Amino acid sequence: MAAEPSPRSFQPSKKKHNRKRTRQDAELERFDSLPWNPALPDDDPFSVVVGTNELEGGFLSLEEIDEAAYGLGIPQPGVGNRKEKKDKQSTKSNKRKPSDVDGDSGATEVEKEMEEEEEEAEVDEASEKDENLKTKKKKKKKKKNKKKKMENEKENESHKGEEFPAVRNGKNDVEDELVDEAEYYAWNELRLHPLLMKSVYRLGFKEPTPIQKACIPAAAHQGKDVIGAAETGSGKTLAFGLPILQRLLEEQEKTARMFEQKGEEAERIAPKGFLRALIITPTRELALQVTDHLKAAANGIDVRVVPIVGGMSTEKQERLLKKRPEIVVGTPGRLWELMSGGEKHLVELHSLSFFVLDEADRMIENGHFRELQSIIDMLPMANSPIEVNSQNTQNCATVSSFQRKKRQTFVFSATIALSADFRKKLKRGSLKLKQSLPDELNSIEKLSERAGMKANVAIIDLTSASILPDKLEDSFIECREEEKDAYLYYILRVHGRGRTIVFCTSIAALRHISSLLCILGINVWTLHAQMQQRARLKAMDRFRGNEHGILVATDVVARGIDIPGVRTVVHYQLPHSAEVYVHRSGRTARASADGCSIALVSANETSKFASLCKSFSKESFQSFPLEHSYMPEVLKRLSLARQIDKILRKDSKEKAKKSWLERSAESVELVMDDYDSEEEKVNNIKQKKATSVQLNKLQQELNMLLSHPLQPRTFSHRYVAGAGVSPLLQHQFEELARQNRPESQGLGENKREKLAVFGQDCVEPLQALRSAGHKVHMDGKEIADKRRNMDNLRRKRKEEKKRMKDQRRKQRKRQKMGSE
Ligand SMILES: Nc1ncnc2c1ncn2[C@@H]1O[C@H](COP(=O)(O)OP(=O)(O)OP(=O)(O)O)[C@@H](O)[C@H]1O
Repeated sequence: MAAEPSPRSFQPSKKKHNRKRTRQDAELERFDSLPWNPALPDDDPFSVVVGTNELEGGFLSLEEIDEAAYGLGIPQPGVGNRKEKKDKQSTKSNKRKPSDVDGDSGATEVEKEMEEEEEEAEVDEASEKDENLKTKKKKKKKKKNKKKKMENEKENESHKGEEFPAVRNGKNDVEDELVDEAEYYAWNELRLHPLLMKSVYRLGFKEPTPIQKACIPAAAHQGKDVIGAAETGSGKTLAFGLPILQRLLEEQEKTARMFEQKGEEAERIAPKGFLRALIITPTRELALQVTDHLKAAANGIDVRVVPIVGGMSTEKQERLLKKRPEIVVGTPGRLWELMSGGEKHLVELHSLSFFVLDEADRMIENGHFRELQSIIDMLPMANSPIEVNSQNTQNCATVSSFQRKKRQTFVFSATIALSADFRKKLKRGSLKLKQSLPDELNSIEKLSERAGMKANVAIIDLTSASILPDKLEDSFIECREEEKDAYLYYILRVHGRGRTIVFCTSIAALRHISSLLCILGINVWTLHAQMQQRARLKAMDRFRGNEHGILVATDVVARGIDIPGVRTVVHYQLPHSAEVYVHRSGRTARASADGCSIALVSANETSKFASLCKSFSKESFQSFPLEHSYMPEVLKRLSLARQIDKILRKDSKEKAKKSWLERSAESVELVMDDYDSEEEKVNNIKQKKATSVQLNKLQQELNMLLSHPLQPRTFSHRYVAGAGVSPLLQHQFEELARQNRPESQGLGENKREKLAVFGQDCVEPLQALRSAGHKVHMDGKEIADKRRNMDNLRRKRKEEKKRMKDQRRKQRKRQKMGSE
């Protein structure tokens, strides 16, 4: 493996690089020879040590960088300087899955950890059955570890002599790929460190997103705190991630320079190995994803990023922390568990330079995050007396006191602006940080202030009036509650293209639809908070791995989760708030891609939906186009599936009840008597047999239906023609005709085309919406009026009926009296 070049000041041992000299080497040497060794101004507020001139450092002011020297001068588009690269494909895959960048196998560190855990779990299971197998597996694992260790030692050997190898594990993909720097010229104005520019090339991000453009100068070059709001999928992770990496890189270089000048003494002045950035996210999956994303951006840089989340082995996470990573990304619960237990790396916070709250508005909801409050209280505050709990007391006190002043706080979310009058304050830039705080952190202002946010915070709100991404098509289907299953099945079968996430509010609903869909032969993965972490990660991985995969999930994946190729989001149940709707829908239409969201709205959810629409200042939503001729077939299948589901549920309930009884009896050492009479036993057996026969029959019937493609009732197996064909069918026909055009079979252009076989052909929901959806005015007042009118009408009819009835009764009575 070729070592990546490091900046000149690190003087890597060149002897070790005994591979062939290529054109890229010349290019990389150019990088090495760049004078990235800035003498910084005396008033630089971010030098590592205050009061000494020993360590100059901090941020480069924009004028200090000689663009030409870094090859960062804004080139004319198209006049790029081309570098050779071997494997273009890898850029694409990197872009798809940041974790791939990091390791050779594509698995993230966390996933590897999980695999290890899994291996251990397997070993445990095996031990019960076969002791030999256990020993074998252990030996295998030992061998694997030994091999790994040897490889690491080899690599370390090749890095000997590099005192501060800023570029470690030099998996230099960039040098092997074809980069047209001109294509990336939009990044130049952000003046990122050359190593970060390389990461950007590697990731294939041609230009910074608007939130990155706005945040990087403020956060990385002006050292400001930032409150950032931008639509879902707009690249907020790197908007705070790149400034963190930029500053850590700059400081590493200053330390290295100081080493050159001061030798060992430098270590005393600028101690290494402390936590520099703490990033907190509301969910485990998001923490793991942010870790992967930052690792991808930090690839080739000597910065370690470690996730600390619940549901995984605490011991293993403590081991990871022993390696003293610079960046920790975690969820509040596990972080606080370790911090309150005195975990050294997490409590020595005097060198903390960044505190980040991702999805900040989620953190303050319903007082969920008491732990967050406790974590924030652990942070050294600018005005509080210095508390030093480090061994290196004297030096850390110096660093610590300054670190507090310069710690930057970043608060990000797509929906900050939705909350109360926060948007107005953001727009006016008049967010006032209050001094006195009550106990609860129930507003972003309080949270930010408590975290030590400075008054000159940069407030960047790039959300549009609707908050929703521009390329998201929102639509809905109005239906009865019991029709939701049928419409969901219809969407997945007729439109199932690309990845789809189906959101449920309750776990019961999630279980209900996943079991129905499974019976109907649709493979889905499920994810909810009550699942074991290992199963959650597996579900996520498998969903990621299937380009037409379907994930049925609760709101645990609503926020932040970034899976490319999610084309459709279905709201099986409406969310409780507009924020959650934005985040759920934001799993599609990410990073300038398009996508669509379909809400299944039952009668009692209409006004809730109308008020949702109102929150987005959107008056019209699209009605999702339905091809009703599919419905009879859909309902037939669904009816069979429901019957099967009912039998299976009853059976599993009985089994669960029986095993519970047996377990309870066993626990109190009772022998269960069989009280059933002979007759009852025979009846039970008969009943079971009958159920099994019925189940088989239903299953066969369903299988028969499922073996044919789902087709509309009016469908002709032979000809594609006729008036009255709906846009959806028309689209499907055209697509199919195109697929079946027998160019390869040598048939002439003029030959009449007959389609003898009709396969299931899907039209993406988005295409269907664009070609046939129609806008529906969603005026909450109008809907409420309509409903009121309907209620009045119903009441009047009822009264009229009653009046008529009374009249008839009186008439009958009179007649009766008259006849008497
Ligand atoms: N400059 C860029 N150019 C192209 N793609 C980018 C760029 N920066 C980030 N991305 C990609 O955009 C996607 C979304 O990024 P990210 O997850 O950071 O969005 P987000 O704004 O945090 O979304 P959410 O609000 O849902 O959490 C990711 O796949 C990321 O790799």
